[in-house]
Parts: sequence; C-alpha cells; structure tokens
Amino acid sequence: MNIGNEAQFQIYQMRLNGRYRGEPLCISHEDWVARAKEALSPEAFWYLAGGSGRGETMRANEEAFAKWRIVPRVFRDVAERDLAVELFGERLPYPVLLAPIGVQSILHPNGERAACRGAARLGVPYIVSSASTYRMEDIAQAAPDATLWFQLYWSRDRAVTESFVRRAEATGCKAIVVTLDTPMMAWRERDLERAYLPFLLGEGLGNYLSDPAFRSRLRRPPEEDPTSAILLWTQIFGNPSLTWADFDWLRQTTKLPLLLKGILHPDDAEEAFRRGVDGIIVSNHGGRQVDGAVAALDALVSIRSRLGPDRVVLMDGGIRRGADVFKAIALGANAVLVGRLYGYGLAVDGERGVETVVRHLLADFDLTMALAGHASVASIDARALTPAKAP
Ligand SMILES: Cc1cc2nc3c(=O)[nH]c(=O)nc-3n(C[C@H](O)[C@H](O)[C@H](O)COP(=O)(O)O)c2cc1C
Ligand SMILES: O=C(O)C(=O)c1ccccc1
Repeated sequence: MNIGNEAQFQIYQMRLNGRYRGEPLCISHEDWVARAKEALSPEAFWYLAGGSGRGETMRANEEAFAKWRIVPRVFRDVAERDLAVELFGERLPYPVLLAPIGVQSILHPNGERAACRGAARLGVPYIVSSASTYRMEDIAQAAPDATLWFQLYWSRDRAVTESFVRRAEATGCKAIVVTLDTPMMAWRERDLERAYLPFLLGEGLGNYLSDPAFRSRLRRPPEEDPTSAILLWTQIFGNPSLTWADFDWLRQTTKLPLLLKGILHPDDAEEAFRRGVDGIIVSNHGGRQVDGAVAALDALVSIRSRLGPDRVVLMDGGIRRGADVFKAIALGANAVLVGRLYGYGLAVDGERGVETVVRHLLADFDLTMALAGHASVASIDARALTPAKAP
C-alpha cells in the first residue's frame, strides 16, 4: 500500500480496534506546535520556534509556498506511486531528509538518539549537527540502520574541523553538509530576552568535548574543568574569516559528497559548483540568521534557473505540509529538509513523535502527488504549478 493510504488506514484502525479514546489526535502542524509548547519550558520552546529579528524571514519562508497553486491532472494512473529519488548514487525512499538541529537534549532527554531512530524507522536520512548533544558515534550506535549525513560547523581551529570530517567518515556518514550561514549567532530576540544559550549550560558540546583535537587544546580535560572547555568552544566554534580558498582545502580532504548549506545567491550557487561541490542546500537557516533575507523557496527558483536542471539542489525552510514538499520539488528541488517540524515531534513524543510527524508529512505528500496526477517524483515539474492570483 502507498504510505498515504496506509497512514490514513492506521489512524482509522485505532478507532476500529478501540484504541482511540475520544481525544483529538495530533495531526495538523498547529497541533504539534501547541503540544510541544505544553511539553517544553519557554526557553526550550522559543529556542526551537523562534527566528531572528522580527521574524520576517521565518514567516516569509512559509508564506512563499502560498504564492503558488497546484494544477492537478486527471486520467494518469496514480494507483501506485514511486516516491523515491536518487542522490549521489544512493536511493532515498522519499525526497525528504531531517535537517541538522543542534542540542536536541533541550527537546527530549534522548535528543538526537531518539530523533535519529525515528528517522531510521522510515528510511529517511538524518543529518547530525556538529552541535549535537550526543557524540556522532553515539548517535550512529543508537540507530545502526539509520542513513546519516554529517553537518559541519567549520571551526576556527582547522585541526578540529579536519578531525570532525575524519570522524564523520569513520562513523559511516554518507555526505558532509557544510553550513555557511552561521559563523556566529544572529540577533535572536527570543533567546536574548532570556539570556539563553544552551552551550553556557554545557549542552550541545558532545562532538567537541570528545574530540582529540579539541581536547589537545585544553590544559585540563573537560571532565575536570568544564568552564575552560566551554570558553574554548565559544572561541573556536565559528569561523567568519573563511573564503572560497578554504573550501578548496576541504574539497581535497574528503571523498564524501560535499554540500554547502545556506546558499541564497545564484552567484554563490554557481561558484560552489565551479569549486567542485556535489550539491547545495538553499536555506536561510529557517529564518534564524539574516532577518529580512529572501524566502528559501523564492531563492530556490532563482538558483535553479541559473544552474539548469542537472545540479543537485536541496532546500529547506517553511516545509510544514505535503503540498509544500510538492511545490518545492516542482520548483526544482531534488529533495527537501525539514527542521522544526520534526523538532516538535521530538518534543511531544521522542522517537515515536519524530516517526509519526514525519510519516504524516510523507503521507500528505504522497496523497497530494496522487491527487495532482503524478505517479512519481520525477514527473513533478514547474508545469504542475501556477502563480496564485494576488488577492
Ligand atoms: C532549533 C534549531 C537548531 C538548528 N541547528 C542547526 C545546526 O546545528 N546546524 C545547521 O546547519 N542548521 C541548524 N538549524 C537550521 C536547520 O537545519 C534548517 O535549516 C531549518 O530549521 C529549516 O527551516 P524549518 O525549521 O522551517 O524547516 C537549526 C534550526 C533550528 C530550528
Ligand atoms: O540554533 C541554531 O539555529 C543553530 O544553528 C545552532 C548552532 C549552534 C548550536 C546550536 C544551534
């Protein structure tokens, strides 16, 4: 059975076999947000839900999807749908990956270990953040059959950066995502209001505190002197002095597929491929960095039009429902990443919450695809959309 029909069936089956107790189930995105808000402290909730500045870009990410309408086709045999896509020679069951989110212990005690297991149950790749609470090795061990990618925050300390790459390779990560939009945190009003930065509590340093290169810089091990370790981390975390010449070094140091995340300008997209990247992720960090930055979906359109059809272009920002996935693919994304969406699932119900919220997204996407007249992801292109008429 296709995942859309199966997920609906599963829900109605709970009613048939008496497991449904009368409370509304968590289905819509708004339900998940509301439940997560109940489950989390205000700092934790706003760490996840907040954006930078006045939240313009975060809002624009979601609103950009409403500027397009799907134009369904009929008589096209959509009884069996193929949702798979191929990326770097590997088959993904769906055109969806879980975006890197730092410090997931804020959302659930098992953090990344739970989220990654939820992803693995669906065969959806999970991108481990450099700033994960748990070490990448522990996350891999918690979910042996997960498909992992590693997200690199390029440290001011090149030895740490290289060590992270080597560890990602040894851990079996299938690709490296270099995030370029966060060499420092933006002006995040929600966090600043509460003087909240998870690292000051020593959370989110799993990969650093366990790293031989990082540890070699400390006079005493972090177990004995956590404050000095945290201080060192604040000094080396981000590297705002990087240029394309540094990228050439990274390109030579690994054979893994390399993607740049946080690309918004078509000139940068072009330069990235000239320098030998395998793919880019069009992203404004979920509206958490430059407030006022272009919406990710709008940037996708200009970047795809500059690059032509053959380059691997992923996007993230504002994906909340199946139709959003459909529209991003129609506008040229090979696949999309979801961030906050699974963060809410993790906060509400750990591993099972992540699995459920992502399963529902995939189900919604599958049904949208079918009802729009597409039996495969490959058949979705810009002809499936029309601009929405201005009100
Ligand atoms: C709480 C939170 C933490 C994040 N941490 C990271 C991170 O460590 N590394 C990274 O590259 N992106 C990080 N991001 C950005 C996401 O990878 C992604 O770009 C963004 O969430 C996509 O937008 P969406 O939340 O609307 O789906 C984070 C996002 C959130 C919400
Ligand atoms: O909060 C974020 O968006 C983010 O990217 C991040 C960076 C470092 C640590 C934790 C989260």
